[in-house]
Amino acid sequence: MKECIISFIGGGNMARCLIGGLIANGFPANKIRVADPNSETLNSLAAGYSVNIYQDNVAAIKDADVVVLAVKPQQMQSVVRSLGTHWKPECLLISIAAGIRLNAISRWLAHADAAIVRTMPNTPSLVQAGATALFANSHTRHDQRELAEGIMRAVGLAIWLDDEQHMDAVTALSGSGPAYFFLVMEAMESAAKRLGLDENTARMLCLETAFGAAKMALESGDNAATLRQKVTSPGGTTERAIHELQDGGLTGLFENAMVAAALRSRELADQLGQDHEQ
Ligand SMILES: NC(=O)C1=CN([C@@H]2O[C@H](COP(=O)(O)OP(=O)(O)OC[C@H]3O[C@@H](n4cnc5c(N)ncnc54)[C@H](O)[C@@H]3O)[C@@H](O)[C@H]2O)C=CC1
Ligand SMILES: O=C(O)[C@@H]1CCC=N1
Repeated sequence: MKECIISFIGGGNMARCLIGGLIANGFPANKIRVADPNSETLNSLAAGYSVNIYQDNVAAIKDADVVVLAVKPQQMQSVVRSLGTHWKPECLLISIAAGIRLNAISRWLAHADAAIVRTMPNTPSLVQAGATALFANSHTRHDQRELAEGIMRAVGLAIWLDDEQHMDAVTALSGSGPAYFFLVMEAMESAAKRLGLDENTARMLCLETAFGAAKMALESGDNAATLRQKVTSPGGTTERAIHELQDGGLTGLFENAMVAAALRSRELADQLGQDHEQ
């Protein structure tokens, strides 16, 4: 991807995953800046990745080509407003915040023509296996779209959405999704231990199985249902287990969980998209 100065505003979990993924992909650490009020967070990022650290957001965005907003949705309004008077029209703004809509960001920045790309990445970006959806406002030029895509593609899959409203569903699927798989891993490991396996054996077999299943689903050309059927011998062990999961309502549970996540994304947008005086 094109070399440029990227300033992260907020250096928490998700920023760390993007920074780690970018550097592992060969992006120069000296072109990455991170601003965060927490000095422990900053020192840990400087020690781990040799990035440039700032306690002042405005200082961090000076001459930056790209600014990535990586603060909590609840902090977005005050952070974006405070950047507005220092904003350079040629800079690309990328938001990774759940829920917060492009029109709210643009209003808070008070630069009606600012190029802003709303994204929803996920934590596996750290190991360059991320999945990010992007949606750009109408002021984003083609080269700026390419720049945003290049940053996200450096850490995994990058997919453009044709409707910003789909961000709520994406957040429920791939944004939050790693947590669902981690929860399943926790549950499987714990059950394996109850069946008598030691912790290390349970963990290694569980993780390789999760990795193998995902790799096979990506590479085999078969859909998930076909792959599942190929494991499930009639009258065998898998069939018994799948019956238990389906009787327990697994499919409906996932639907409820993802609808709840998508609704929360929309609720955050409605609650936090309102203007309040700073
Ligand atoms: N954690 C995840 O898996 C994902 C998170 N996101 C989004 O990423 C954003 C950040 O989430 P996390 O990294 O999980 O949260 P986090 O709490 O780990 O990081 C937020 C960081 O912002 C810093 N901060 C607070 N006030 C600030 C200010 N005024 N200026 C600069 N920095 C400030 C905090 O010190 C903290 O280090 C959120 O908007 C979230 O919706 C998006 C996709 C996935
Ligand atoms: O839980 C959250 O709100 C954020 C957004 C997607 C993943 N983590």
